[in-house]
Amino acid sequence: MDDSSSSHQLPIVTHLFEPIKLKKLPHLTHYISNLQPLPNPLDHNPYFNTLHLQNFYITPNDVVLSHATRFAYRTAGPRNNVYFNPPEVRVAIVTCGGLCPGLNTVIRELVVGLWNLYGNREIFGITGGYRGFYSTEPVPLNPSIVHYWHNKGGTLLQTSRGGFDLCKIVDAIQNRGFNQVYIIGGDGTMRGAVKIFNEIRQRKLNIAVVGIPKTVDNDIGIIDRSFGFQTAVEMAQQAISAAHVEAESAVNGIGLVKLMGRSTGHIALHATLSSRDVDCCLIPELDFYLEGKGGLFEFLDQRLKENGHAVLVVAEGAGQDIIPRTDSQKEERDESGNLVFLDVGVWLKSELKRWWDREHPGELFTVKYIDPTYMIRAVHANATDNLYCTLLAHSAIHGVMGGYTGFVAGPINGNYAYIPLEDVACANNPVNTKDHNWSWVRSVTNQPDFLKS
Ligand SMILES: Nc1ncnc2c1ncn2[C@@H]1O[C@H](COP(=O)(O)OP(=O)(O)O)[C@@H](O)[C@H]1O
Ligand SMILES: O=P(O)(O)OC[C@H]1O[C@](O)(COP(=O)(O)O)[C@@H](O)[C@@H]1O
Ligand SMILES: [Mg+2]
Repeated sequence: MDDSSSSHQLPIVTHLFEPIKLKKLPHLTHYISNLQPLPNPLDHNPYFNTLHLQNFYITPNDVVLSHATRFAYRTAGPRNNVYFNPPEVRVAIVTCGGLCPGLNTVIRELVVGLWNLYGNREIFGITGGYRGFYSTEPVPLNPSIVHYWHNKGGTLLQTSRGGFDLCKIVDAIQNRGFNQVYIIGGDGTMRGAVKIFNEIRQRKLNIAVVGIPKTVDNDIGIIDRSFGFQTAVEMAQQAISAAHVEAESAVNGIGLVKLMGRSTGHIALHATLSSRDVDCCLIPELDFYLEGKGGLFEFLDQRLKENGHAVLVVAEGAGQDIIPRTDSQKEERDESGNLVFLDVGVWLKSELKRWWDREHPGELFTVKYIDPTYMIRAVHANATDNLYCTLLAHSAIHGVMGGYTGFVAGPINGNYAYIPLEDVACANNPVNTKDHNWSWVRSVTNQPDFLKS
């Protein structure tokens, strides 16, 4: 072995043996001194805790390792002791932000799990997102009310953007006597949940706060993926397939599909890989250009010559830097403070037509633009996502009953774990366009790398 190769290998070996630290998880006993552990009611639950099951309870030694963060996280699941007495438990459940397949399943499983596993009876839904804490009356929930909810898209508790008023929210939680708060939402919601948790801790209240990450865009980091994402990818197939049929049936036909994905292109990417009909996938993480050598037009010109048609998938957040916009459009934000995007699909369609008329005047050319928008997320979860939602909800309940707070339940390498809310709130999950996965995309589409030489 020569010197250069050994110097290459050394850092990798060192990396493998780096010590992995356990992530500290906030617990109610950290700031409430007189809290006493109680025996877990699951000791007497013949349906869940089958007595012959060994190692039923998760111990402090059970951890899940994350390759990405190089931390160990506490394994999710029931604990030997609980820190809530079920007759004294009062639960609030809220959904915030955009829709995502599976929201109703999570709510249903929270209600059913809290009721059946631990015998909690005071369970309430907060309606219309964060603002619902201080502006509407909580709705009582029980298993018979929610029994069919997993078959419905959207959220039967309703949701909204904006309306985050920290003081009013925590006052309402305190005044209404809630001591377990389950917050289901995306990156914005999780940032709000951190603030609620910190305020509750500051006031030294015996109230546990847990986040259940929801995002159809899959833009939350640390966890493997967010619920509803797979359902959305599946729904996107119909749009791609229609675009393919339209493109194939036209002379010089282009099928253009815009898919959701505000800052990440996971839906577009996964839909592209699973469809195999896509010639080019444009995502927010990838800068692209239209004209000149190595540009989109040159590539499409070639594809049309070779194939007679092409399919283009674009994530809604792609190309936002190169779409011309007015000063006021640059500032436009939704109620939650998210930047409002211009329609990249409409812009691309008109740019494509302009290019073709200039380069191939008089020749037939068709662009069929399909924007399925809400159709990919306003559906109920598929079987895989429904199962995932159930495990998430139950993991959250076990953690809260065990006294943990300020955490998120989610899968890491397929194992359910508890992650500090704060870490999840600031971990985004961009598509890495410098890894093998992206090479795979390029090998499926043969699209350009858009690196100007
Ligand atoms: N930085 C933040 N601090 C507090 N609340 C926030 C923050 N960002 C967003 N929120 C609130 O979280 C809720 C959902 O946020 P939004 O960005 O619309 O959706 P999502 O949670 O799906 O990303 C809204 O009520 C919004 O006001
Ligand atoms: O029209 P709305 O409700 O603001 O939703 C549009 C946005 O919601 C999303 O589907 C999901 O975003 P969030 O999960 O952050 O709410 C984005 O892809 C999209 O930009
Ligand atoms: Mg968001």
